[in-house]
Amino acid sequence: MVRAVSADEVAPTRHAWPIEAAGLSVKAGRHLAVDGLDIRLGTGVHGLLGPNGAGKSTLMRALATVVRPHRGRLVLLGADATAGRALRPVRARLGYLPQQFGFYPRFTVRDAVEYMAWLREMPPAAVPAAAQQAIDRVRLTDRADAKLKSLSGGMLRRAGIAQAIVNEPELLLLDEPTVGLDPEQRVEFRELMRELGADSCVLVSTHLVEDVVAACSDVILMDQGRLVFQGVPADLVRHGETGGVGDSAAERGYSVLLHRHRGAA
Ligand SMILES: Nc1ncnc2c1ncn2[C@@H]1O[C@H](COP(=O)(O)OP(=O)(O)OP(=O)(O)O)[C@@H](O)[C@H]1O
Repeated sequence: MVRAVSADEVAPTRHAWPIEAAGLSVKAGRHLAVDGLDIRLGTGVHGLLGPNGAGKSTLMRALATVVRPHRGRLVLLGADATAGRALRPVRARLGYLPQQFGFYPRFTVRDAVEYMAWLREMPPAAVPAAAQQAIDRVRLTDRADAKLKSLSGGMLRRAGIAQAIVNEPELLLLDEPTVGLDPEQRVEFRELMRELGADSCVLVSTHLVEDVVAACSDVILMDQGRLVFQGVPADLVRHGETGGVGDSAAERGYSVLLHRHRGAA
C-alpha cells in the first residue's frame, strides 16, 4: 500500500528567513509594546538593542510564541505563527531564554535541561546525551547535579542558556543572557553565540553594546516599539565616530541613532 505523504513531511526544513515580521504589533497588557515592526532575520547572531521599555522582551515573547501578535504578519521557520495549529512544530525547533527565567528550585540543572528537552519533544533516547552536551557547553559540568536554588545568579543564567540550546534549535531567542555573567564567562559566551549562529538564527537582547560588536553579525535597534536601525556592527561604530555619548564608538553610535530617531519622530 502506498502511504500518503503530508505537506509537512516534504517541506524544506531550512528557511532563508527563520524570522519574518511585517507590520508586527504586540501588546504587553493593554500597552502596544511592539508597534508595526518589519524585520527579516536569517542565519547568524543578531543583537537586539534598545533602551528600557523599547519592547525587546515583548518582541522576544512573540517570537517565542508565548504571546500572540496583536496585528501584522509573523512567519517563524516558514510557519505562520499567528495560526495556533502551526505552532507545535515551530516550538519543537526553537529555544528561548526569557528575561525572567522561571524554574523549579528543587530541580537540578540536569532535571531542568532534560525537562525542556521533553517539552521540545526530543526523542526520549536522545535526551540524556543532549542535556549533558548543553550543560558542558555552558561550563556547568561540575554543577550538573546541583539544585537550581543553590546556584549563583550567573550560574542560573547559564543553566537557562543550557535549557534553551538543548534541542539545537534552528531559532534561538536569548533575552539578556549575559546578565550576571562575570567577564570571563561573557567572553566564553560570545564564543558560544558565534558557534550557535553558524547554522542557526540567534537573536540576543542585551544592554551591552560591546557584546553586540564582539559577537553579533548584525544589530537591530528598537525604541518605543519601533525599528530604529538595522545594520552590521561596523555601521554602529561608524555612526559613533562623529559624536554621541558613550565610552566607545559603538555606544556613541547607539546614542546618535537613538537621538536622531527621536528627533525625527
Ligand atoms: N504587563 C504589562 N502591562 C502594561 N504594560 C507593560 C506590561 N509589560 C510591559 N509593559 C510595557 O511595555 C513596554 C515594553 O516593555 P518590554 O519589557 O518589552 O521592554 P524592554 O525593551 O524589554 O525593556 P527592558 O530593557 O527594561 O527589559 C514598556 O513600556 C513596559 O512598561
